Amino acid sequence: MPETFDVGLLGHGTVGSAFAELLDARTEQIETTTGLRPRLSGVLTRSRGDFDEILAASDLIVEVMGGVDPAREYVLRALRAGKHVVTANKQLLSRHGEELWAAAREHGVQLRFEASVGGVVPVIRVLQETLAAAHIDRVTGIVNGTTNFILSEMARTGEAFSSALAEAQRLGYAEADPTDDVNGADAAAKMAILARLAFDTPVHLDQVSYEGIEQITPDDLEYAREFGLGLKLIGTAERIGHPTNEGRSGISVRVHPAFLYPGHPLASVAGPFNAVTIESPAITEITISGPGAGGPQTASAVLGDVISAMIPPASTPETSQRLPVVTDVASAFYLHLDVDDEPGVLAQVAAALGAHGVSVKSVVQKGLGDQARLVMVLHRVPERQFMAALDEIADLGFMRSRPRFIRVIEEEFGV
Ligand SMILES: NC(=O)C1=CN([C@@H]2O[C@H](COP(=O)(O)OP(=O)(O)OC[C@H]3O[C@@H](n4cnc5c(N)ncnc54)[C@H](OP(=O)(O)O)[C@@H]3O)[C@@H](O)[C@H]2O)C=CC1
Ligand SMILES: N[C@@H](CC=O)C(=O)O
Repeated sequence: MPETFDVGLLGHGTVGSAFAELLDARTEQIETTTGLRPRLSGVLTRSRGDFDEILAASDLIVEVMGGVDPAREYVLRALRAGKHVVTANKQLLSRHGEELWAAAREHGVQLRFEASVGGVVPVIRVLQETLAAAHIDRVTGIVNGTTNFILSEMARTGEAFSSALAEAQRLGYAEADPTDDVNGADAAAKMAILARLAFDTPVHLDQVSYEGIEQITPDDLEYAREFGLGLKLIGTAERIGHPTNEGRSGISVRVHPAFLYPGHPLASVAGPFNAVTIESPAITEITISGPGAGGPQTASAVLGDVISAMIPPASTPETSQRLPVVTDVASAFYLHLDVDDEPGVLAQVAAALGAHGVSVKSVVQKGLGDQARLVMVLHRVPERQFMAALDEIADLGFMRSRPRFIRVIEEEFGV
């Protein structure tokens, strides 16, 4: 009889149930590859299973429950008991990753987390192994499948936000509570994990600024088409040099909706797909993409980690850097203003922008009865200067509503 390798499964929802099916379907193949026969030793949900019994019966724990509590306690207890852990839980890692990785190192076991970012896109392996020797300058990603699916559907069909979200939930892309998907928190957690690996410095979710897509209207997508732009929820983690950081170098990690020109490597990523672009002088730039959400897709990444843990040891080393995380970065902007249709409006808007050093790249103006809509694309400028101009514009007497803005990613790719 071959030796068995016992896997305890915490969570049996979208990912957990797909994982159990896949493990069953791949048992023979895994046994041939590893010499060990994988076996499910127990399943924990809210209504079935006992954690202590599952832990005692397992060589490895798969955590696909989600949330921070009790996932953190279960993962820590498993590591301290000398069991490998595979998790897809980005909220947990972006808050308590350092504690968990330290526990894994201390107890000589593996904590693997490929499925926590990008679904089945192997970005964790690429950062930890393939690019371990590269000095990475920037990581840019579409790392939330739900929001990419919603924006793609809104652009493709003109569908409203709420019906696209309902479809994403039905297809198993969204979190149990989709708030974190649409408000950017899920993508922020993933970017914190990528930044930690790319820059070898601890990054906590609290240090990531994020905005979601709740404010995006079908209108924005229509104007985007006129400017030849595509709209995505973009995560950026980059090194920030001296000019914007009072002489110190640091990193910036952020998530927000952004317009992309068609030549951008992420511009064509549609539906629930994710993609991550990594820039480094040694490699110039690579982009990897694939399904970023969904039960079978994520389960495949989880099982890949389980198989890796069955073969040679690997651990996430302690960070060697302590880089400051900075927040004042430069961006180009799309600005959307509903104004009274009267002489001098455009001149006053331009004057307010000019007073803060913000220059206009292109403008579209539409008359709507006694009101007009001004939509502009602005050149790249430090964000605090743009915000100051925005406050001034918001106070102008002819404004019909709060100005709205979305960032535009316009720089050339390649370092
Ligand atoms: N869905 C996706 O496409 C992806 C998900 N992930 C991550 O994978 C993880 C799981 O996601 P998903 O499968 O979608 O989530 P689901 O909500 O579909 O499933 C969660 C499972 O965990 C169980 N569970 C939750 N809380 C507890 C608890 N306190 N005690 C015991 N069991 C509990 C639930 O039990 P019960 O059935 O009793 O409610 C359920 O079986 C999350 O961390 C998510 O972020 C990562 C990548 C993609
Ligand atoms: N809800 C997440 C699932 C994967 O992490 C997403 O939509 O990307």
